[in-house]
Amino acid sequence: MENIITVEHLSKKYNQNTILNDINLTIQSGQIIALLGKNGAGKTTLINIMLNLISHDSGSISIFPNSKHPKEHIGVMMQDNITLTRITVKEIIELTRSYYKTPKTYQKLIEISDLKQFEHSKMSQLSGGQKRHLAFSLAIAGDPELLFLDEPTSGMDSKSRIDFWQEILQLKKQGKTIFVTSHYLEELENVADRIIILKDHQIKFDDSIAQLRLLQGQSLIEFDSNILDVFGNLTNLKKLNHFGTHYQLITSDPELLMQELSPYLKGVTNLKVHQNSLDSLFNSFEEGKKND
Ligand SMILES: Nc1ncnc2c1ncn2[C@@H]1O[C@H](COP(=O)(O)OP(=O)(O)OP(=O)(O)O)[C@@H](O)[C@H]1O
Repeated sequence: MENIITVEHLSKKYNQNTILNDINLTIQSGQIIALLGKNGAGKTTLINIMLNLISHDSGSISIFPNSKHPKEHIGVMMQDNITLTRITVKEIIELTRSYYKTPKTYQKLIEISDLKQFEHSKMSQLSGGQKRHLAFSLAIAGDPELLFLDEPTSGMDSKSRIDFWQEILQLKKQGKTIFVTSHYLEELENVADRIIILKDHQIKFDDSIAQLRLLQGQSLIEFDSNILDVFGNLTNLKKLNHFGTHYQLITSDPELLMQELSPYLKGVTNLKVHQNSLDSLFNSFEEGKKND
């Protein structure tokens, strides 16, 4: 599959402070990629460099290498809301549409922004959450192949967030690529195909949540049963707690352990599998802890 983004040996300093040091990254189409990192880790800086909005000190970035006009394939929703105040919602959507050869229709964009009743309102009259909705519809106005979303749901209420991620999953189904940063890790947990963690100026993890769980996590499988003496044969079991007929099995790979347990599950009741959340995996990764 073609790489739509290739970043090689990218480094960036502000004054004498290293922000990014030897970043290497390739991105193929059709995935949702979540870029994680603590406040100030360099996520926005990396996105801004990829978008050619700020300079870098060394290394190279290539985006849509086979296209003469790579910018036409990119939509962007940055962290800061749009600052225009006097222009109306309708005007800014129409203005943004006019930049593209084959934009989405006005009707579609106003529907996605959920601002039909505010279409003649000035930007200054919108709430923070409404501005985020509008920023999203402007980002997809040109029907881009690649979307950069920096903290897209900050300021959105919970219903809006759910609708927003549904829309993102629809875009992924259409083969679009989404590169997103967010501190709401519970939102990313069910949608991200790939997690990239920026830490100490470098990419310290780049793989799926399942792999992060294997590396970092532990999951708990618990049930009630009268089965005895099968646990010594389970290769994916890290630890066993046993209270009467109640069993707690700790594992880094719950799927494999469930497969191993499957011959014995007939005699089992109250089976529950608890997986570590992305939030706790990320926090323990940041702290350099492994849950062995
Ligand atoms: N124009 C600038 N001049 C000097 N330092 C800057 C500038 N822009 C960003 N920085 C610094 O670069 C570092 C990375 O900032 P960046 O905004 O990329 O982090 P981030 O990971 O996006 O953070 P957050 O999660 O808080 O949005 C921070 O320490 C920030 O203070």
